[in-house]
Amino acid sequence: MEKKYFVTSAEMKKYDKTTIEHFEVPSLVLMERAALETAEEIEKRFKKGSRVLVISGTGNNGGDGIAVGRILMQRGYEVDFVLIGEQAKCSKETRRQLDIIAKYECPMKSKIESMEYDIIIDALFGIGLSRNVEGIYKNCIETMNDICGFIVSVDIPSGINADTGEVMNAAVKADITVTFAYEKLGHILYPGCEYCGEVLCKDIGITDESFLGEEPLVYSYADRYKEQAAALMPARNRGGNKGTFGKVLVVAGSRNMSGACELCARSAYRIGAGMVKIVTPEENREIIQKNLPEALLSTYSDAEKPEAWEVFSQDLKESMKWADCIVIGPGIGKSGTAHRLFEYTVKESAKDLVIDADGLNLLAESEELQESLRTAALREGRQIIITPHVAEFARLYGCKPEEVKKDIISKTKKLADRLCGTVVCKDARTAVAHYEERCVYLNVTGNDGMATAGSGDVLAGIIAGLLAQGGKGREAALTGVFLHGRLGDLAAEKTGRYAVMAGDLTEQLKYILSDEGKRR
Ligand SMILES: NC(=O)C1=CN([C@@H]2O[C@H](COP(=O)(O)OP(=O)(O)OC[C@H]3O[C@@H](n4cnc5c(N)ncnc54)[C@H](O)[C@@H]3O)[C@@H](O)[C@H]2O)[C@@H](O)CC1
Ligand SMILES: [K+]
Repeated sequence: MEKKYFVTSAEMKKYDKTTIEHFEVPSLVLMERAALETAEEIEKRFKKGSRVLVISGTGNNGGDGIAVGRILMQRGYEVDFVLIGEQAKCSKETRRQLDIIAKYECPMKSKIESMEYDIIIDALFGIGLSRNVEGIYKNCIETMNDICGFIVSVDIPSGINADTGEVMNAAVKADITVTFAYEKLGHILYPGCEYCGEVLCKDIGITDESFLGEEPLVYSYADRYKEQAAALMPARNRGGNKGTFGKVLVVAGSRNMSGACELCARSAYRIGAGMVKIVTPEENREIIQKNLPEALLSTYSDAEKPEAWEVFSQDLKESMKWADCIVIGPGIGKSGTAHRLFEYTVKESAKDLVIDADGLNLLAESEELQESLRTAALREGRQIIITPHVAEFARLYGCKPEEVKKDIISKTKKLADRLCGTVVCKDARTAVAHYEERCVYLNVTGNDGMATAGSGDVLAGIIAGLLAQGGKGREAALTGVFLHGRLGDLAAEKTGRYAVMAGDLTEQLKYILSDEGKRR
């Protein structure tokens, strides 16, 4: 599967440096290429004679901007240059750009004098932004947003944190962003991605060779796989039977709460699992049999009473033996019975386990069960996949939800390492980390229509269905997350984002895989 990288500002600086120092490509050559690419995007959209305002800061982003303005001026555009900050503080490259435009007798102004431009080139801050934007810089950003011209941000909209996508007190709202070599995390994470407009990533001669063997931390799948969801699926054996396509045990639901187990089980079936058995309270039997007659059922009642638990736990043990993998948590609640079920599933089985929803809250409360999972993963190779949303993640990690959002990549990786499993941290951009892999996957499919009850139950079912078909924990999680987002996108294309409901995601599974996976 082809990877697409999203880099941090430190990584990008390292690749710049390697290209300049190790491969000896002069810094000004990179800057000129960046400027040419940007100027050409403007030429595609605006004719000669258009009025251009270049707003530069003192760092190299400003140097890029000045070079863009100079190229456009040489090609017949009317260009005004403004430098925000002291000339004396300019970087070496930016000073060179100032010297060059001085030779062309282009005046450099220190403030914006007109509010009428066709194009504004935002080159105030790039990936070097290191603190909140205040004073003249904040005013400048607000003025750029007020001028009713087409805003082209160079590298990243000024004011967006390139690592986290945060708005650092104020940020430019661009129409397009022309970035270089690799997209930055700030282009992808929210809210940064909403400030970029269309992101155009250009080759300026900084390539994968600049990694010198150590690839970037964060990756996704390349866009061209968007329409090829089936390529991600486990091979399907034409001579197979329901046994060979895997058995999923869904331990879910609580009294009169059958929806979660139904969504989860149906999704496991629709992704291709051969058999799905639901373990749920007796009260849910009738409705599940009516809505999902394909599911096998094992029900319990009065499980809080020792005798009833004794009988039922034997049954559960048999079901766990039968299954290839188990998913526990959707709609299970936090009752005494839920505790017991969870503990039993963790301790009495070595089958691969997907933990979701209340299962995660139960896990967060027990250091002992976390230790059991770690031991099972390390000693018996048990694959553990947990699928927390940000609030559940924060509970497990021991921090505030805002802290997770600010640092989703490294926190997801740290939790995966701590639990010796695969962690899927669900947010507008879901991150997936595995304890044995250095790199973290960041998902870009999906939309806000999926922020609806039951959507997580569908994901848990899909991942379990993939595991049951022989997927490894990490691949099952990545594939599940990618497909789940695609299902949301397909559902939203049909109904609009407002109307999407969890059941629509499962429904789309009928179509997304219709072009058949690989054959075994
Ligand atoms: N080799 C090169 O010359 C290349 C340069 N590139 C450009 O260089 C940029 C990075 O350049 P720099 O590292 O110089 O960084 P920037 O140009 O992004 O800005 C850094 C400057 O802004 C100051 N600063 C940071 N936050 C501030 C704040 N909140 N308020 C006021 N001042 C603040 C810093 O002290 C520093 O002087 C990239 O974004 C890209 O546009 C790329 O074109 C690639 C090649
Ligand atoms: K910028």
